[in-house]
Amino acid sequence: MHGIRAERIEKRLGGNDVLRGMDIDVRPGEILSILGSSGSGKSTLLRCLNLLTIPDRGDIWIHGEKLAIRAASQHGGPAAILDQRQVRKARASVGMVFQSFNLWPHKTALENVTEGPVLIKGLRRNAAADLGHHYLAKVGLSGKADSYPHHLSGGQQQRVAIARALAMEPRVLLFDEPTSALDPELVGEVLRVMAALAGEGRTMVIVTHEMAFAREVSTRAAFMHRGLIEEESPPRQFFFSPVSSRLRGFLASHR
Ligand SMILES: Nc1ncnc2c1ncn2[C@@H]1O[C@H](COP(=O)(O)OP(=O)(O)OP(=O)(O)O)[C@@H](O)[C@H]1O
Repeated sequence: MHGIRAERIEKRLGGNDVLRGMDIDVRPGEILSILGSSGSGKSTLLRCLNLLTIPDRGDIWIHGEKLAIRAASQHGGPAAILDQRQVRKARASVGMVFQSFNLWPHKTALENVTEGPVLIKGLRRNAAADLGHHYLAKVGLSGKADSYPHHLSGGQQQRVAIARALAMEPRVLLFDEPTSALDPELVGEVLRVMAALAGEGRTMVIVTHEMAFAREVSTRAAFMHRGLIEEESPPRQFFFSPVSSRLRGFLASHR
């Protein structure tokens, strides 16, 4: 079991301090839901956790192993001199599922899932295909291995994207509003897959506006405001006895 921890993460984008010294500690097997208004920095935080975006400052540990961000950023342009092995390692060990699926349109579901294991992990095609079939079955898509994305519903495409993340056998899974782009009737099938993964004791960080899901599935919920976590607690306390008036207002407006 693996966790992820970040300390004092700062990120400035387009002249805005988007993350202002964020701390986050997701212990092995925890399901952390992150809620917050649009623009509070939720996506940027997730992207920093797997180095899709390089933080300006701060430290990140994946399963206890520290990524060398601070050392790099002290010597000038952080992105320019960051150790590329660290970046590859972070991306391989922290899987990410995006709002917009991001599947390759000209590859089948199976090819979408096996591409990472083949190209990044060097798996042979046959072994990768076995792995791909395994994870497609896990997300309920055994019969869709040869389908192209445009023949799949949004919910099915998102489940392929989840299988693709799982096939890299990551230590931590990040979800960035995974159901926001879906028609309402397709949301449930994706949430059910995510709930099943949560039940397996995986470590997951989920940015979501699905209040009922966050309340029922997370082990902890966090409320972000202007680049910081303003309140964080187990779901029962978070949703039923929020402390800050801002979180109370947010929850009232998202009922
Ligand atoms: N590449 C960028 N360049 C400039 N500004 C950016 C960039 N990416 C994000 N921002 C700004 O940073 C702020 C936080 O963005 P972010 O996407 O992290 O917020 P969010 O909480 O995920 O919002 P949402 O719920 O709308 O997705 C926003 O004001 C956004 O406009």
